[in-house]
Amino acid sequence: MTDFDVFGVGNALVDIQATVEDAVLTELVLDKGIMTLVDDARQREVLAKLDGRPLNRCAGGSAANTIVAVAEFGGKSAFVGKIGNDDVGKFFLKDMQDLGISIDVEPAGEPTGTCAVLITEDAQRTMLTNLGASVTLTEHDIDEEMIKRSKYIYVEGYLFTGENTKAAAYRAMDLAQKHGIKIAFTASDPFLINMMRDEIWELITGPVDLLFCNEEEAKSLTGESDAIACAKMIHDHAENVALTLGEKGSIVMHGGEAFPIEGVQVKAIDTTGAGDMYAGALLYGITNGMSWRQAGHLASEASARVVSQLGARLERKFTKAEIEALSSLS
Ligand SMILES: Nc1ncnc2c1ncn2[C@@H]1O[C@H](COP(=O)(O)OP(=O)(O)O)[C@@H](O)[C@H]1O
Ligand SMILES: O=C(O)C[C@@H](O)[C@H](O)C(=O)COP(=O)(O)O
Repeated sequence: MTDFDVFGVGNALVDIQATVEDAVLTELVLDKGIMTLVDDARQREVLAKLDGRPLNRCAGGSAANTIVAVAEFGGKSAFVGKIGNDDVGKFFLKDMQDLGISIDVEPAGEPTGTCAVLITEDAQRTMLTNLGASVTLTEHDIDEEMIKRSKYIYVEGYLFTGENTKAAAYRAMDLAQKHGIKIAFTASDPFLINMMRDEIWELITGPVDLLFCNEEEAKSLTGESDAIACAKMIHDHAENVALTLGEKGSIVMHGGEAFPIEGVQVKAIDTTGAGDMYAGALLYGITNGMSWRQAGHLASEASARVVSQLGARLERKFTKAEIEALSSLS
């Protein structure tokens, strides 16, 4: 018997969102569409430039978004990540606890990490993350019992940007392997592939059972230019692959088969959290009796819905009837 469908390990962050023109990114010399790590001073400088614009605060963090998605579909999930002993941390914690997510963290002395998310008219999100307290996550925070009680663990690649957090990620994977628990891993961002291509390949050929990556990450990983070729090459080494292709949809690879999943047409407002939502819905599906193809369709519907609104967390949740309809697709 397991208690959790998915146990997530990641950076605990709160997003501060603003809508900006392209000129603001140019003026601030920001790389569009990716996540850049910044210190407190740089994040403050960027936020100061947004003076007068409405800023929206919402709980974020990549793996945390995924774990929230699992819970919102009705799955059972748990999370570990470090917050600070402040209002921002309490806000993050409450958001998860209200959804019944098991989270038991000792707050750190540092302020809770924040991510400034600048959304442009083309629905792209440019993220500046100040990791704050989340860097204090260590291998000692990983609870073996929680992992033992899960069907899957989900580890975000962003953890590999720090020594402590990377050790926590490895500890979680080691424990999952020890207890025969499946391991899902997200490549997180193209910059990580450039930073640690060989290490990611070691994970894919080693402990990882399910890899999530987007098109740019897959191309960078494999050196292939065609998405299907990328997916096949990764699947030669990983049991399962979910390769997302933005508005074009995704490819799910399982058991030697490729399941192309169509994208759902929506008016894109903000792509923040699209990949996170996709992963949450797919993980919910496969841990709750859906086939890989059905879970892929649920993931496509869910991520399109999150793209059609502001923020990484769904404003309009999926009803039981909607989930059942997608579960019965053949
Ligand atoms: N413009 C869009 N319209 C509809 N669905 C989208 C759109 N952008 C992304 N999605 C959905 O979100 C998933 C993840 O998006 P993608 O951009 O590939 O990942 P990431 O956000 O990790 O870069 C896609 O596979 C797709 O299902
Ligand atoms: O983890 C981060 O640095 C940013 C998160 O706070 C943000 O909510 C996020 O992960 C967005 O996800 P994505 O757009 O699916 O990459």
